[in-house]
Amino acid sequence: MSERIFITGIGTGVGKTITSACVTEALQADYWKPIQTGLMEGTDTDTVHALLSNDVSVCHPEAWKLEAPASPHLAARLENKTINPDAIIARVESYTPVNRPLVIEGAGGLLVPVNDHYFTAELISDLGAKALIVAQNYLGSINHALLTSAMLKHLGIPVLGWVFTGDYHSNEDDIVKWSGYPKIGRIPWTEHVDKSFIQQQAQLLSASLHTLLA
Ligand SMILES: Nc1ncnc2c1ncn2[C@@H]1O[C@H](COP(=O)(O)OP(=O)(O)OP(=O)(O)O)[C@@H](O)[C@H]1O
Ligand SMILES: C[C@H](N)[C@H](N)CCCCCC(=O)O
Ligand SMILES: [Mg+2]
Repeated sequence: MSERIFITGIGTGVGKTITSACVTEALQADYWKPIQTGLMEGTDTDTVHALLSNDVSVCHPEAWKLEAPASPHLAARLENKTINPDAIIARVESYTPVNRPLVIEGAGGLLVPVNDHYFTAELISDLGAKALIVAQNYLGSINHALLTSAMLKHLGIPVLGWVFTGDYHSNEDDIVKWSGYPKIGRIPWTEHVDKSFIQQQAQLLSASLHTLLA
């Protein structure tokens, strides 16, 4: 089976979508955001699609598109709906290419609820994916990162490693040391997030991604 890479993060707004675009471009993978919450500012799928340069990657349609920029369980409740993870799991087989990876982006961080008794971490396992953790560099990121890695270990979820976002900070080295997970790379802050930036960062991440997936 082709690899499924679930892009999770130490929180929301940490750079998962930009990282998803870089990883998708680097691997000529397909991309899927099963649950999109918040539609006012566009969707992550549209963002990734606009940032890709290769003509192989397919961006698959979301299973859920919810209006409120909130946790999936709450955004669904506000529309009198309940997200059924089975409907998401049922699609993953057909969305996974035969000989290329599928990049799956989560909503927010690892313990974001999908409904009132099912969390994003469970979805990673049920989708048969390995986790790639996005950690933005900020004061406080050590705690958020190590809580995330501790929970992934506790649940026995396989982890590819860390992608850090933002300017270099020694937190990266401490997080790698204390988590035991490898650093895949770092995506620096840029004035212009455009196709050429994604292509450049994809090239920089490519070697370690291919090594870890070999
Ligand atoms: N390397 C970067 N340089 C400049 N801006 C960035 C970079 N990475 C992310 N951003 C910006 O920061 C914001 C949050 O990034 P992003 O959308 O990737 O977060 P996210 O973790 O995917 O959030 P969500 O949980 O909503 O999916 C976006 O406006 C994005 O354009
Ligand atoms: C709306 C936002 N951009 C994300 N799509 C969803 C973030 C959910 C965070 C839930 C939480 O951890 O409190
Ligand atoms: Mg995103």
